[in-house]
Amino acid sequence: MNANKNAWLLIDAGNTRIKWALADRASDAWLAQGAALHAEASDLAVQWSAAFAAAPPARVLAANVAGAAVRTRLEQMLAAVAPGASVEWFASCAQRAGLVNGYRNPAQLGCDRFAAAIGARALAPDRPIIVANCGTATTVDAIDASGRFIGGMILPGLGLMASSLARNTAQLPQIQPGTLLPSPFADNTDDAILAGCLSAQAGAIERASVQHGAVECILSGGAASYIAPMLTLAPGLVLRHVDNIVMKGLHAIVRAEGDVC
Ligand SMILES: Nc1ncnc2c1ncn2[C@@H]1O[C@H](COP(=O)(O)OP(=O)(O)O)[C@@H](O)[C@H]1O
Ligand SMILES: CC(C)(COP(=O)(O)O)[C@@H](O)C(=O)NCCC(=O)O
Ligand SMILES: [K+]
Repeated sequence: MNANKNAWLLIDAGNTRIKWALADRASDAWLAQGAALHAEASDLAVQWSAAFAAAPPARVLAANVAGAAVRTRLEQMLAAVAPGASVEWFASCAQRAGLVNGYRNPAQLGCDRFAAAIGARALAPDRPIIVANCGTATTVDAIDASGRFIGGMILPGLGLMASSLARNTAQLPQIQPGTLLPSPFADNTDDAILAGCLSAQAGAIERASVQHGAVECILSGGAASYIAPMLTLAPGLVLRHVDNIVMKGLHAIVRAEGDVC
């Protein structure tokens, strides 16, 4: 079967889930998308077989922060469902798609953070931005109006923060995030843990936004919907909840650079 030269498979392999989107080079739209937990990664082959029924993508752009074994697994699955596709493993570098990487060692920056920053700048050009990606870890990164990734912070993500209490104490339970916002001064253990972890996440994002003088705060990641209602942002600061900011960044690269592979 001939490959579709305009279709790109974008992959964001984080430490909890592997997300993917089939993107058209010429438009913002995604033709298909999906996700799988690492333990269920074989689901991806099924999802991709369905998505590539008409034609497999000719190219793949993948951001992986989940390690070498995950990369090998994905390479094997891709060889089966998109044989011959050229695959680029996205890596942080000094400058890409108009974004300057201010990390002391640019390659040390998680490639998902660099991609997310590129995606954030594409959504809010020429503005000071905070991009908070709330996944396994929560990363809170600052981009200035000139397009420079200044730096950021890494903290345990919401789930990890809560489970570290359950793992390392005798009396605290494993909680599940609920849809009801707890009172900041909770009257029971589960809500007290949730209130503490949510406040820590929201506090880091609020503090970073003020310190950076951001006018846009972009919130993304699997835990973003729990954290968004907790945020109290300074007047004039616009909050945007954007799904899949990492893949939006990969798509921006494809659209800006064309045949990057
Ligand atoms: N159905 C779900 N499965 C797993 N994690 C979920 C789910 N819904 C929300 N989450 C939260 O989202 C986080 C994973 O988000 P994600 O952005 O995919 O992370 P990563 O990029 O690190 O893999 C989990 O740590 C958890 O807090
Ligand atoms: C900080 C991260 C663990 C976030 O990963 P995630 O929560 O998206 O799975 C990842 O971006 C990473 O491994 N970074 C390398 C170190 C750094 O960015 O400085
Ligand atoms: K993250």
